[in-house]
Amino acid sequence: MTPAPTHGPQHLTLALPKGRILEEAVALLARAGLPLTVPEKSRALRHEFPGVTVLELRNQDVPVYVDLGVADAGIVGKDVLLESGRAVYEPVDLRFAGCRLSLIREVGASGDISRVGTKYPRAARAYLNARGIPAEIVKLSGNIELACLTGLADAVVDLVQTGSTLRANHLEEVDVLFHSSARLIVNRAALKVRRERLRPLIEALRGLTQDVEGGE
Ligand SMILES: Nc1ncnc2c1ncn2[C@@H]1O[C@H](COP(=O)(O)OP(=O)(O)OP(=O)(O)O)[C@@H](O)[C@H]1O
Ligand SMILES: O=P(O)(O)OC[C@H]1O[C@H](OP(=O)(O)OP(=O)(O)O)[C@H](O)[C@@H]1O
Repeated sequence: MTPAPTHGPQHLTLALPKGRILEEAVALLARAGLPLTVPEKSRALRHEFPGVTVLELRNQDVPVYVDLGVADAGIVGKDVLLESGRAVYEPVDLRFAGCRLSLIREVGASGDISRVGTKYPRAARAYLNARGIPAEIVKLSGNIELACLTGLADAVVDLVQTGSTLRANHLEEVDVLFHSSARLIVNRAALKVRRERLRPLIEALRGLTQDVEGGE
């Protein structure tokens, strides 16, 4: 096993998710003063820039790497962060990748909900428990809406943004569990050790993303 490189307090290790968040995250971090570019299409998973290492991860692994301190900070959707259950410091709402986690059914469906398909079992369980709905939850990995269409489940809990996936599949949004956007997350110990790097980054990202008048 290659040992993890040990870096001094002036070096930052960032956890970024491959997929739709990566490009905008890198662009925002570059505007905030970090010398990053979108990692080239290669099989390399760890990318080195002056003073910064980028770890390219699956979304759901970003909170784990930050919470366990392998990464000092990361960017991830609020949906994935909540589902992870990791109590990391979340100092900035980056206000992109906006979407909502919703309960979805076939248009006009009115029967009991006894089985729910989702990539978000923790959020779905909390929602159903709060309403006293004793439904079974089936954990799925993608194209969640298909569970409704095929009868695998009589409802799904999944992300909605434009609503075009719903319209294309004769589905409707019955309820919204919560709204999500990309967040900066930070390891609490790193915030002390790498304060000189992390504090200016947090402030720069706040300056770039928060309304001048409204604050956070
Ligand atoms: N249609 C959408 N519009 C806007 N934001 C979205 C949309 N779908 C997902 N997101 C946000 O972007 C994040 C990353 O989505 P992406 O599609 O890249 O992940 P994925 O490929 O489903 O995840 P995985 O890492 O499991 O492969 C989600 O966690 C959510 O916060
Ligand atoms: O309301 P819309 O604008 O249609 O966006 C919502 C869709 O986007 C996401 O899927 P994605 O394309 O990431 O595929 P996935 O289901 O494989 O994750 C999400 O899971 C919905 O299916």
